[in-house]
Amino acid sequence: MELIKDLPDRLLFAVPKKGRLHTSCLSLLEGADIQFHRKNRLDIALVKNLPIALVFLPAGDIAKFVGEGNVDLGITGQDMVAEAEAQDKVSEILELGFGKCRLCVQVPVKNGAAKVEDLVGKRIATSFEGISSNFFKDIDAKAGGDKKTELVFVSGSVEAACALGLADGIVDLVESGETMQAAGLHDIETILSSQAVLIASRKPKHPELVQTIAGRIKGVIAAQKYVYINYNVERKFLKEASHITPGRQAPTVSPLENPDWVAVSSMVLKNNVAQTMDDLEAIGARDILLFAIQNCRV
Ligand SMILES: Nc1ncnc2c1ncn2[C@@H]1O[C@H](COP(=O)(O)OP(=O)(O)OP(=O)(O)O)[C@@H](O)[C@H]1O
Ligand SMILES: O=P(O)(O)OC[C@H]1O[C@H](OP(=O)(O)OP(=O)(O)O)[C@H](O)[C@@H]1O
Repeated sequence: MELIKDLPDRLLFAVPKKGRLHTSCLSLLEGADIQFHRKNRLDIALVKNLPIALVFLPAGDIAKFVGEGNVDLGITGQDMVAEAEAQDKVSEILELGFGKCRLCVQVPVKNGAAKVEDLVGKRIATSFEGISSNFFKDIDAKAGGDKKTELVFVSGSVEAACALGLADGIVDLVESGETMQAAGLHDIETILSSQAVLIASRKPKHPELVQTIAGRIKGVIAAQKYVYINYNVERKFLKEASHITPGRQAPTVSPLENPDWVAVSSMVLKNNVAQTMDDLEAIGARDILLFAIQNCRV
């Protein structure tokens, strides 16, 4: 980290050095045209085309570095921001749409607790010590007695804890549920839902550059979320068509040689596009064309 002291003119941007968020972060950087070359095993990479240095850190440490103002920008999970108790110290600029998961209380399917209240006074294994401790403090207090739920810290493979006799339940992340099911567990409560986020320091050293990077990343995310649709429709159905494809501001309507018809183009949400095309066909729209958006600013 000596190198950081030699980089006062560059904005520092922390990205997960490995794990679940790493690859998606690299695609996002590529989409935002942040060009860098990372030397083997070096955790700092200078960006060639912007005054930025990327710092590759464990996802779990990024919220702390951004919150303390050591780096201006970072990408990590909302779960990690909560675990670092950094919600008030960082600005969440943008949800990135990947790394979606839930932090859940899980117990053995066979003879496990039916609800979280039944875990009061028992042992819970987790790597989310802060969040779990706050959660079970509340549950213990509501139970009213003097029994305290015991937290056992484990750094990984948390799902093995119950089978190994270390704990009666666990708190860990669930996405597809495969890991949980394979370990003979099921979830009885969701503590929080999470996804990857772009976060910024509350007092960035390079505020203008923070805006530039945030704008670029917003563009990449919007481009992934939307597609561009173009179609012809009878002018008398323009109101219905505008209702189906309202666009972000309004649809673009262009005249055609045939005065009874217009051409319409608009950005539409990708995840609903088949329904949108069905609805357009139903009002007689023709020549419906769909285009991928490579990048955009919205
Ligand atoms: N199964 C999953 N599906 C989606 N997102 C996940 C999943 N597991 C973790 N994440 C997200 O990715 C973040 C980093 O998780 P990961 O397990 O990669 O962390 P890590 O402990 O730093 O990496 P490693 O396990 O390689 O040491 C989590 O905080 C969470 O936001
Ligand atoms: O519901 P699923 O889709 O099965 O995902 C959940 C698993 O993913 C994460 O671990 P990861 O695989 O990243 O490994 P780790 O235990 O080393 O963190 C998490 O800790 C769970 O174990």
